[in-house]
Amino acid sequence: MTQTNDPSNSIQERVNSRIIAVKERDDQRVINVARYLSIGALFFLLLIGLKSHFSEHHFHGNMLFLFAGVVLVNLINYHFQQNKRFYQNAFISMVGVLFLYLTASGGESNTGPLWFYVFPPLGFYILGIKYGLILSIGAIFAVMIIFFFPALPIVSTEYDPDFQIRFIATLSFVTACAYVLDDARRTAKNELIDMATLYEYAARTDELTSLSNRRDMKECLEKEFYRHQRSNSYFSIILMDIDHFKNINDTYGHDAGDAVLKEFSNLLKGLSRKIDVVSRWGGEEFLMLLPDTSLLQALTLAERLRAAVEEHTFTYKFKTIPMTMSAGVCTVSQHEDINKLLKQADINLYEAKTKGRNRIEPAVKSATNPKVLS
Ligand SMILES: Nc1nc2c(ncn2[C@@H]2O[C@H](COP(=O)(O)OP(=O)(O)OP(=O)(O)O)[C@@H](O)[C@H]2O)c(=O)[nH]1
Repeated sequence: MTQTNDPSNSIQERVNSRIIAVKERDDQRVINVARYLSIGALFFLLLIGLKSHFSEHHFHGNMLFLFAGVVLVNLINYHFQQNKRFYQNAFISMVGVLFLYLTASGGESNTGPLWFYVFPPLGFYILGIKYGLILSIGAIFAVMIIFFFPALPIVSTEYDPDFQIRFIATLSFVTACAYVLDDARRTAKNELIDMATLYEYAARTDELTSLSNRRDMKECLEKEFYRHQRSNSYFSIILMDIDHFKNINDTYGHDAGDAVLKEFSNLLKGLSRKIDVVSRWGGEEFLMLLPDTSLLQALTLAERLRAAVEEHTFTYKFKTIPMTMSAGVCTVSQHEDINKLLKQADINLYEAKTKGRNRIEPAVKSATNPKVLS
C-alpha cells in the first residue's frame, strides 16, 4: 500500500496550491488592466487619428491609426492564444514606442512628451520592479536622445532647452517615486502572502502531531466526495481509536500520552501513501482518507495498521507502553453523503470496541490475526 510516486496530498501541497491560485488571480488582474487600457487606447487613438486627418495632418493621423491597428492585433492575438507574457510585453513595448513617437513628433501642440509621465508606473505595474526600472531608465535615455539630437530623421520637432531639462528631471523623479511605491506595494503583498501561508498551514494542522486537523480533513472529505459524485471515483475511510488511552495517561502521565500520540501519528504516516490524508480527528481518534481505494483494500490497510501498532514498541523515558488500536472501515459507495459515511465508520469502530478492541470492523482474516473472521 505504501507508494512513493503518488501525487502528494500533504497540507503543504494544498496550501501551496491555494497560494499559487492567489498569485494567478493577481497576474490575471494585471492582464485585465492592460486589456482595459488597450481598449481605451484603441478608441483614443482612432479619435485623435481622425481629428488629425480633419486638420490635414495625414502622416500623424496614419501613424495613430497604425498604433491602433497594433493594439487591436495584440488584443485579438491574446483572445485566441491566451499568452499572457507575450501580451504584456507587446502592450508595454507598443506604449513605449507610441510615447517616443509622440515625443519625436511633438504630438498636439508639442505636448507629446507629457504622455511619458504615465510610463514608469505602468511599466512597474505590468513588468515588475526589475524590468519596469530597466524600461523606465531606457525611456529617459531615449527621450534625451530625441531632445538633444533634433537632426535625427525620426525627430520632427524641437523643444525649449528649459523644458527639456525640467522634463528629464521630472520624469526621473516620477520614475523614482513609481519605483518606491511599487516596491512598497509588492513587499507588502508578499508579506501578506507569507503570513496567509503560515496561518493557512496552522489552521489546517494539528499542533501536537502535525497531521491534518479535523477542519482540514472535512475539507478533503468534501472534495473527495464531490470528485466521487462527478467522476464516479471511489474512496474509503478508516476511523481509528487508541484502546484504553485514558489508562495510558493515568499510568504513565499526560506527557507520555502526548509522546505516544506523536509516535502513533508517525506510524500511520509511514504506512500511508502520499495521496492519502491522515488526520487527528480529535483526542485519541484518527481518521484516514484513502482516495481510489476499495473497501477490501482499505480493510487490508486497516488490518496492517492494527498489526503494526500492536507490534510496535511505544516508549517514553525508557518505559515501554503497550498499545493497541481499534478501527471502523467503510467505503463511499453505499452512502449518499459524508455524514452518513462518517456515521457508519463510527458505528463500525464502536462495534470493534464492544467486540473486544484491538480489531477492525468489518473484520478480516489476516496472517497476524488468523482467528478474526467477518
Ligand atoms: N495525553 C493526551 N491525552 C489526551 C489528548 N486528547 C485526549 N486525551 C485523553 O484521551 C482519553 C480518552 O479516553 P476515553 O474516551 O475514555 O477512551 P479510552 O480510554 O481510549 O477508551 P476506549 O476508547 O473505549 O478504548 C481521555 O482521558 C483524554 O483526556 C491529548 O492530546 N493528549
